[in-house]
Amino acid sequence: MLTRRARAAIDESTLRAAVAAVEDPEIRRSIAELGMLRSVSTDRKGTAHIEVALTTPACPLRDRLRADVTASAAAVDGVTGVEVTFTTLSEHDRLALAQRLRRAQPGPLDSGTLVYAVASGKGGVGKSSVAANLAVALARQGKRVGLLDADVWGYSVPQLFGVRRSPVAVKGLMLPIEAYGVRLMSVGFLVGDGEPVVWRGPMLHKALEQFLSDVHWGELDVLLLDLPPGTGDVTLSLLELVPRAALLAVTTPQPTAQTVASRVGRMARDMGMPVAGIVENMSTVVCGDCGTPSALFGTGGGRRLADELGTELLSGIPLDPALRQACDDGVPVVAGAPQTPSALALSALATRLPAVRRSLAGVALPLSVVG
Ligand SMILES: Nc1ncnc2c1ncn2[C@@H]1O[C@H](COP(=O)(O)OP(=O)(O)OP(=O)(O)O)[C@@H](O)[C@H]1O
Repeated sequence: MLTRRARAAIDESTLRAAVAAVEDPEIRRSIAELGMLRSVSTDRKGTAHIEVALTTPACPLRDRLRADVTASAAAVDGVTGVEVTFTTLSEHDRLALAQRLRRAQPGPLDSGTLVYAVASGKGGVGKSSVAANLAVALARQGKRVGLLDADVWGYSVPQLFGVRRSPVAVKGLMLPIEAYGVRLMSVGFLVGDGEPVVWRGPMLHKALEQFLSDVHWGELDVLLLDLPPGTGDVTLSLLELVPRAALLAVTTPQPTAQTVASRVGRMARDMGMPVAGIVENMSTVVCGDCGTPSALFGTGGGRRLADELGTELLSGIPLDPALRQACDDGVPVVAGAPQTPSALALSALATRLPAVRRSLAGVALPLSVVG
């Protein structure tokens, strides 16, 4: 325990700099840069008093910010205690913040971001499970990853990541929710639990447009789009909005699934989309007793689809009870059970994913910044 006599004098500029550098966990910029650091002072006992303005009074990350600010201040010489108080940004400050973020990041599509559209011919083949776990595996490799759940009617990202809250919005600019190192956005975050989405085509198109232009994704290395199954309107809308996306098609080994999935491949070809590769899900089922793999859903669907589309079969993900359980528990299997057969295959997929970029020369990006 430090006595008052032994306590070093606090250098207030050092303290201020330490606290100023703390990042807002969602916006990933320093609280000073965001105008959130209101005041820093010390008293004679060596307690640092810090006031932080939150983006919204119900900020879900208040505790995390308190912990980060406290840790930074406590590390400064002479500080014996830290008291963090919160206020909220004024309307004027919120508007200024939203404008600054929009200027800094007009959309997720800076030239370095790789965009993959994860698609399947039909529902239930594990497209969302693959997209979610691939995103987490890429984040674990140190990549900055976004996952946009564009499966607007059958959204599953909230369940797969165990997230049950709405995103913070600052003057029309939504902040993605981060879980397991991945920045997430889903229609499911905006509608009540289990509520059906009954939007019509134009509303869906507008929603998808906003998910790209009015979400502060920050700088991303990879953006994954979890598309609805099939080649319907939402899929086409989204691919028009993100003309640079490369197709990552998910199928099962069954010939019927492969035939249906090949429609997605043809759609990609018609739209001039590059194809990053094929993922065959539920390739084998491993016997729990003897460990022998067997081909429950037949064989060869992924390989045939890859040949048909002139691309690579990147991975075969086994049917694995651990993956099913992880989906139900809301913990991606690559994070919760990384040594299971499905998690190992999904992590390997992340290392094998080719960096496919389509030249954007001559392609009009329809994204616009809403002012
Ligand atoms: N390799 C696997 N092993 C075990 N269970 C799996 C596997 N892949 C997917 N599942 C399970 O199958 C179900 C459907 O998966 P998922 O939601 O990912 O499919 P989907 O193709 O995205 O379906 P939809 O497009 O209809 O939403 C989930 O319960 C999931 O846990």
